[in-house]
Amino acid sequence: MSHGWGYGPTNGPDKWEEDFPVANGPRQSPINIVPKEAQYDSTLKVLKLKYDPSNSNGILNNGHSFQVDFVDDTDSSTLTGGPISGTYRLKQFHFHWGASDDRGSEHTVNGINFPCELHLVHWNTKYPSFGEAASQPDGLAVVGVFLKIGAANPRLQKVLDALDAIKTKGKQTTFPNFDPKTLLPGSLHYWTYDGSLTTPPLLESVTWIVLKEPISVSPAQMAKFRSLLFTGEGESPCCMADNYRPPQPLKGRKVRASFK
Ligand SMILES: Cc1cc(C)[n+](CCc2c[nH]cn2)c(C)c1
Ligand SMILES: [Zn+2]
Repeated sequence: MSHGWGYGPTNGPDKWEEDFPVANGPRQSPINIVPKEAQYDSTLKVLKLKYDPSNSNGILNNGHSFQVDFVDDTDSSTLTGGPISGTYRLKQFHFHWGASDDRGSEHTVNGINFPCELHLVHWNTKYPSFGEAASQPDGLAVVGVFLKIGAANPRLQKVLDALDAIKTKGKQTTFPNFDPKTLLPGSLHYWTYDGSLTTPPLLESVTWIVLKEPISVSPAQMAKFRSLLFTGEGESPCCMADNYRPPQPLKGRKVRASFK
């Protein structure tokens, strides 16, 4: 791709292999999860997510999605337990969504798409930094949460209310005192597998932890996601939507389940 990667017809997921050959690697994400083929693993631990709302810092439109960034210079917002060993620090969370409610998630379940998927990105503190961890096979752990059309989600609304201030690529604003735990469903039952970033550089450094239970989002809230722009101020506007990579080949990987 002569120009930067994106989700359009000339720079989208089918083109990424041109600049990022790992796109055809052995542990690419996302995948289609087939619950009946997932192996229940009784040795998998309960997920322990400990988040300090005072670590939430800013919210940024990065031109591909929007992300809420966290201060990660101490172990005050961490992921432990689950399929991982050691301590992983929360770095940011972001979403992927569709232009209509029939698509938008990255992972699918029995071939079914959800309209949106939340990713909480954590990095392994055995490495000196997020950037260093991102290049290691056990460097990152991403918790994926599906959003399903239903009642308006009041906890999500706090995030959506900030989007008017970051409509165009590169815009950011402060986003203090937010507890990402409020975005999690009641059950922390999960599927887990070894995978990758789902955007370039597609690094194969992610332990994926996909929660079985979705959280709700209303059609009006989905419209709020779609009010963002991929484009910068002064450029011809392009609505931010369909910013998801489709499922990738499993290539022999096992998907484990933390529940029967
Ligand atoms: C070093 C690094 C770079 C990028 C684009 N990302 C985001 C890629 C991504 C989005 N959703 C899943 N992976 C991460 C998490 C780490
Ligand atoms: Zn993501």
